Amino acid sequence: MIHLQDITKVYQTKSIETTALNRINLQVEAGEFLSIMGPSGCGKSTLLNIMGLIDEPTAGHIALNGQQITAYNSRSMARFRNEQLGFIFQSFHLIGELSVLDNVELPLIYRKVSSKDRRKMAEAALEQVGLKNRMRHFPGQLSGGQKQRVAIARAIVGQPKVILADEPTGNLDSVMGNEIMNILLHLNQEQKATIVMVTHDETMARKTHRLVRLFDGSQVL
Ligand SMILES: Nc1ncnc2c1ncn2[C@@H]1O[C@H](COP(=O)(O)OP(=O)(O)OP(=O)(O)O)[C@@H](O)[C@H]1O
Repeated sequence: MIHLQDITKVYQTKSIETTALNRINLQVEAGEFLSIMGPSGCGKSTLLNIMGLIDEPTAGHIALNGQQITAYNSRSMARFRNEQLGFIFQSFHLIGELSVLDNVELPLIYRKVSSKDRRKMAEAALEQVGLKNRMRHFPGQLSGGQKQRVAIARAIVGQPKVILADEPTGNLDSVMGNEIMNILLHLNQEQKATIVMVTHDETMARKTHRLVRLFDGSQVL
């Protein structure tokens, strides 16, 4: 499903060069729930962003779903990202000026889905995370856990093959964190979503199929 081969990422600023990732080889199978752990600055977010085609590697190859992505131009990459990947971030990244329903519909607008279908799909996604009754609310009127559930609805509304989650429970207390984790486990078990999650929480990581540890940009074997 996701095949990373010799992925290296070097950030070059005026004064220093940082090797954020050093020849990472990683394969994520379809239907797998993988977690990535490691100390601050070890390259977790960089790795997730490269998998999500948000960031480009300095060297190496990425294949998603059997397609070599590294050869894509930026337009094809954006399209692939929109159709095949769903993102969840620690700080939710919802748009405060839009209602819950409009936030969830957003990825479908880029995909040119009709407004009637958008509405139907967004309501179904919100139903799945137990928030259909809040669809007219605005993000500012929701708790942290509810905001993250909206973000999950937005990530799954287009039925992506892969969900990439960067510390999805990082800003939540343990009760809300568990709630979010249960939704992710359900998506993986019942809907066969492939999930890659960055986390600092060992308890959450232990609930997933496999744990990959990074240290200083390299995979700990
Ligand atoms: N845009 C950038 N420019 C320069 N260096 C960067 C940039 N983004 C990340 N880095 C560096 O790359 C390394 C890896 O960063 P990354 O954000 O992937 O770590 P992380 O493991 O996700 O950390 P955290 O757990 O603190 O979020 C760090 O040393 C960081 O300073």
